[in-house]
Amino acid sequence: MLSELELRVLSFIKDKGVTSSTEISASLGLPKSSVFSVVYHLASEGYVRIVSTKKERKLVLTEEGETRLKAGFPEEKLLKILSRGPVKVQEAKDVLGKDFEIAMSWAKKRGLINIQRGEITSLVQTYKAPERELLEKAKRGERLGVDEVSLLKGRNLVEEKEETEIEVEFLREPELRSALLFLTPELIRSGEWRKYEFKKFNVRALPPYVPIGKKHYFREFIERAKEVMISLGFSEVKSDYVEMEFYNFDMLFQPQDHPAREIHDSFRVEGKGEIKDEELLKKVKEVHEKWWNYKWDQEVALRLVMRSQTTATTARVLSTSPKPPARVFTIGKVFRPDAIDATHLIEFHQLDGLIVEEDFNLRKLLGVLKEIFAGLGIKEIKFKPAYFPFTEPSVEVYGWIDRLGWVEMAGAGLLRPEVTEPAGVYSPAGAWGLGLDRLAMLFLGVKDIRDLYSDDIEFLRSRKVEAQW
Ligand SMILES: N[C@@H](Cc1ccccc1)C(=O)O
Repeated sequence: MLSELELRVLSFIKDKGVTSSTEISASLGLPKSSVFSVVYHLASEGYVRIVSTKKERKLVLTEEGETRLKAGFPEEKLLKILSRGPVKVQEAKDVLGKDFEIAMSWAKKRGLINIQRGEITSLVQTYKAPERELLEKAKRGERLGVDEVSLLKGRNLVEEKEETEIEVEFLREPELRSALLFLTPELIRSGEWRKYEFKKFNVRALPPYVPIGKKHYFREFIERAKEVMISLGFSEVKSDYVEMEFYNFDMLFQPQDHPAREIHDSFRVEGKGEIKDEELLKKVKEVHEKWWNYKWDQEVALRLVMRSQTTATTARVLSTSPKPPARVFTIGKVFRPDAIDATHLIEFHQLDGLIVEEDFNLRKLLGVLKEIFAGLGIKEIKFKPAYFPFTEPSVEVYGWIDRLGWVEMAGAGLLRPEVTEPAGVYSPAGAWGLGLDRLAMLFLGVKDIRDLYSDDIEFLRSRKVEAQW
């Protein structure tokens, strides 16, 4: 079957009987190269015959020729200006710019103007440059006389180029069979189907891929963790990434010479914070000096760091002396210097929680943790005694993951009175901190932690939306 373009060319050749590649190209507005390929194809299929192929020297319009044809010749422009009456030489110069000299020389040569006392007068009514028609002819591929060619060449409007020219003759009509999309009982019964070609279908072609908007998969995971906490009766709290050492460390009973406060363990930020609660500062100072036995420095406490644990948010909640019963949680980024690789980043997410209740105890805390982990999809957990400066007793929480076994997932414990009492909290309080990134990696089947933060749109689109976990 012939393409639309081939049919167009064939019908042109049919109208002409015999024609040339130049004529086809000019009349149908096709580049020569496509005319050749179409004509050769038509010939090979027997619709046309190539009568002759010759190399010919052809006139082609130069760039200047093309623009003059479109925008007008300088002398035409000059005469147009003069059509409203005589004009001063300088004025014509101003209007015509660099075209002025050419315009004047051709207008004089052709006896179109008269110059007297610095004024130009037109001697004709209207003027159309004869070059215009010649250029149009040249463009259509028509022959020009020797003088005509030299005129155009002299004005740099055309140049000669060697071109292949084919002469082609019409032979036969194209078949008017169109492709059949549907085969109906009528077509089969009448035998009509024989007249058609069948439209071919590629049954292996994939349907168009339409990406739909969806949340970043790690964000989705974090939001589900929030839902779990809210369903257990916790309220969400938040605090800033840039934190005073006071909340990140001091209030959590981490002494100022504790290695975790060294620069290698948290990112220092220039500047310092401010704490108005003198009473709180005094009590924290007392408790540090009494139990850790060193000179507590308020300036150190007011230094800024990128928070290294979301327990800093818990400390901020405590500093407001929450009345029991209180259940709060926070989910957010924390920052720790580290060498980045497939399992370590310098920023990651923690979920910290705090419960303040009159008769709270470790057993209850472990029960709550069991519920939280069940909500997150970890059915089996176990606890191991551990140490944190701010809790006593302290535990590490391990969760069971098929194929991996027991994986450490969280730290928890009852907050020490050294932490709660300076803040005016006298009821028992449980707290925990849970790393979300590793959990997310396990659930989402992510091998490289950096993929959790990927902004590669193709990768993100390839992630399945998790219906449940
Ligand atoms: N903040 C601790 C975890 C923790 C929080 C609260 C209580 C006990 C432990 C950590 O980042 O490792």
